[in-house]
Amino acid sequence: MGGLASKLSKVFSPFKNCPARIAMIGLDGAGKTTILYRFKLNETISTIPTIGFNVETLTPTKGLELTVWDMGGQERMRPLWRMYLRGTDGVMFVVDSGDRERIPEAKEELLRLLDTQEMKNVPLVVIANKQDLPGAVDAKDMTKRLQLPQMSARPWVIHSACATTGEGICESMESLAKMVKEYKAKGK
Ligand SMILES: Nc1nc2c(ncn2[C@@H]2O[C@H](COP(=O)(O)OP(=O)(O)OP(=O)(O)O)[C@@H](O)[C@H]2O)c(=O)[nH]1
Ligand SMILES: [Mg+2]
Repeated sequence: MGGLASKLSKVFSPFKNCPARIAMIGLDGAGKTTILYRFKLNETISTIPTIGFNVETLTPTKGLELTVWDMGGQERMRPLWRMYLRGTDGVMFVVDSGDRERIPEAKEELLRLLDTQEMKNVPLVVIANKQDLPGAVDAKDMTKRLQLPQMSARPWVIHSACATTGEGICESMESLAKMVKEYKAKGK
């Protein structure tokens, strides 16, 4: 935990007393809850499909309150995503890189979700998770498949990751922190 905490502490130090709200979204089974608790505990927990949401407040440094909303990705829960997006300072979109067949579905959900005036400039971090799986789509290919270059004004970045080993998770958080900082500095 020490390494992750100290890295995040550096990234978040400009955020003293500045809370940030993060929505973690993606299809069921993409690895959102695994990622959330990898952030929080720096270990791989055993998960069950999320019904509703998990919410965790992370305090990687004194004075910072980072509230992460991890929403259930099953189809029947997706209409709820939008309800929890109000006031969001950043979106983490998690995609299962090993499940090529469902990438178009993930793309549709992502585009639908972000296609509102309120979400227009909200920063986006895409996590191309499960890079350990054979035949996993890499970040470059995933960028094309999700049509990320068409995001126009929105700041976005993609990271490849493996939540079960923790690879790429800290980097994803660092990117998110930087982008959220810029977003808030602009007054949203
Ligand atoms: N191989 C592999 N499995 C992973 C990885 N990340 C998560 N998983 C597994 O994928 C399954 C689903 O993970 P969850 O974190 O529950 O997925 P979720 O996105 O929260 O799913 P919902 O709550 O249904 O939306 C679990 O069995 C995890 O252990 C990864 O990087 N590699
Ligand atoms: Mg979950």
